[in-house]
Amino acid sequence: MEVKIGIITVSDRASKGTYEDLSGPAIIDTLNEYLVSKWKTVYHVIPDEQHLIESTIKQMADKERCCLIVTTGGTGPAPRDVTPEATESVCQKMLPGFGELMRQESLKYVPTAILSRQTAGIRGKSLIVNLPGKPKSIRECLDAVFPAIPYCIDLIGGPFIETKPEIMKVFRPKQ
Ligand SMILES: Nc1ncnc2c1ncn2[C@@H]1O[C@H](COP(=O)(O)OP(=O)(O)OP(=O)(O)O)[C@@H](O)[C@H]1O
Ligand SMILES: Nc1nc2c(c(=O)[nH]1)N[C@H]1C(S)=C(S)[C@@H](COP(=O)(O)O)O[C@H]1N2
Repeated sequence: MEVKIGIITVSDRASKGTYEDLSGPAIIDTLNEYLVSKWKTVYHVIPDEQHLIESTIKQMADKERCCLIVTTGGTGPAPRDVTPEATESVCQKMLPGFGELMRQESLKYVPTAILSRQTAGIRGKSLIVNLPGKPKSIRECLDAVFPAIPYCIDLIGGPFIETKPEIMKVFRPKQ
């Protein structure tokens, strides 16, 4: 089964070209370091508009059949930060442990970690995970939660994802 991963940068300024998106590419680089499995990416940079975040997630899940969709940005308390709301509204099931663990880990780096409302959930056979917008938060957060991601994708009927154990050791309870 093909491994297809969706990456969505949610940023008003990156989508306008005011600054270059560094966080989407940081997700691609991190996954390239972790993964042995061949994978394809679908990548979009969009503004902080809830309907657009929802339609992009839906397209990546339902049409592109991405087993994993990672968003970056729009998780904070500012009025235009609506990525967690968009995620929740398109998911059938939420996985609050992802946000809890990422905030706890991020607190080792920045006291403002608690300002992120980042979460995760399931839509069909896709796992959706929110990351904060800052480029350096990408690795900090993915290192914390990725060990549980391949098994989560097994459980929802997705492809078997393999990683380089010396870089990212994943956990699968004995079958
Ligand atoms: N995708 C990104 N690529 C590069 N830098 C980013 C990205 N997202 C955030 N940053 C950096 O982190 C800072 C704070 O990000 P934050 O998510 O708070 O942006 P923002 O003020 O909400 O605006 P916007 O929605 O336009 O990104 C930005 O000023 C920028 O320097
Ligand atoms: N690991 C990590 N988590 C982090 C940060 C960070 O730099 N590193 N920044 C925090 C800050 S300053 C904010 S405002 C929130 C929300 O960011 P977002 O709105 O860009 O998603 O994420 C927080 N989580």
